[in-house]
Amino acid sequence: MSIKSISLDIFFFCKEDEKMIEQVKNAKPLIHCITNKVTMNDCANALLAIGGSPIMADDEAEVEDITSICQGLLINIGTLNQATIPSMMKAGKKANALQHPVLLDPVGIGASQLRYQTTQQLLKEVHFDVIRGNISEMKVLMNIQSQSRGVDANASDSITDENLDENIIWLQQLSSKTGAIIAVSGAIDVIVDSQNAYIVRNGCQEMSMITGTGCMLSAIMSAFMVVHRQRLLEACTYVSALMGYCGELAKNKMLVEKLGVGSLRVYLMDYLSLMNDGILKEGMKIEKRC
Ligand SMILES: Nc1ncnc2c1ncn2[C@@H]1O[C@H](COP(=O)(O)OP(=O)(O)OP(=O)(O)O)[C@@H](O)[C@H]1O
Ligand SMILES: Cc1ncsc1CCO
Ligand SMILES: [Mg+2]
Repeated sequence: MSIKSISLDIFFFCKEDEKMIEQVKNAKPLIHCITNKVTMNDCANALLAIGGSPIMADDEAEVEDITSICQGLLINIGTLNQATIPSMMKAGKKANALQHPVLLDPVGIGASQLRYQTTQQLLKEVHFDVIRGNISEMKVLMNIQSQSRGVDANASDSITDENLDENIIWLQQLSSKTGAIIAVSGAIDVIVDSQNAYIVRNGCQEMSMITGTGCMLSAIMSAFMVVHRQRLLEACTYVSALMGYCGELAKNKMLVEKLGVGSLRVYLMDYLSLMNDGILKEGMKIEKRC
């Protein structure tokens, strides 16, 4: 089968999609985050920077209440433990019952049996609207051999222009199997449902030199998932471009100032808060696969 790519600018999306960021800022969705201890603060700040509203809560005794007052749920398994696993199950089921959208970030799913089994259980008991992770995590989800390196993707798994078509095929199968949109991050981001595929070429390698850029991407995607539920695939694609473009701008500023990755982290947050639909339109590199 031959797959062609068309470069897109925002006008190929429907008119509504031109204001995706503005609409999130107007709606200010409250997101219940059950997330890891490493990047929890970055996720809260990234959500605020883009116009969402975070609440971090993972005690089993309160997660149903918290999910009930929120509009969306993020489950990130980065530092899952015996206390938070039941919280994830409860919150996920509650969100499903309330018809709130739910996003799963299967951080390091290949690193331990606990992560793998918990994710399988979550997928059985909870419907996820979006699954966002790196390519090695997606391979483990699909039971494809992967040498994942803890929470980071393994370079040998990377999506390249040469293997893009074959990767899209199984990622779409994963989407069919789970009923979720699959958003894979890396040098090339790929966002698919069972029928369609988008590619995003924004971002820079330096983004993987600070922890949590993927976690922040998932957190921001959760806010867009709430506001743009009818255009979920496009919204996830747009967020991938948004995050990547902010990374590029942050890298440029870091280089101009001859500084290092500590500044990259700060500038990334700056650009997230300064980003709007007009600026993103100029910098996004989105292609539709057809
Ligand atoms: N080599 C690269 N070139 C361009 N962009 C990249 C590259 N590596 C990562 N990115 C970007 O960095 C962000 C995070 O992606 P990554 O795949 O590193 O997530 P992750 O492994 O889940 O991160 P973490 O778990 O540390 O939060 C995405 O926006 C992605 O596009
Ligand atoms: C480094 C790390 N370890 C568990 S979660 C996390 C954050 C990046 O996913
Ligand atoms: Mg990750």
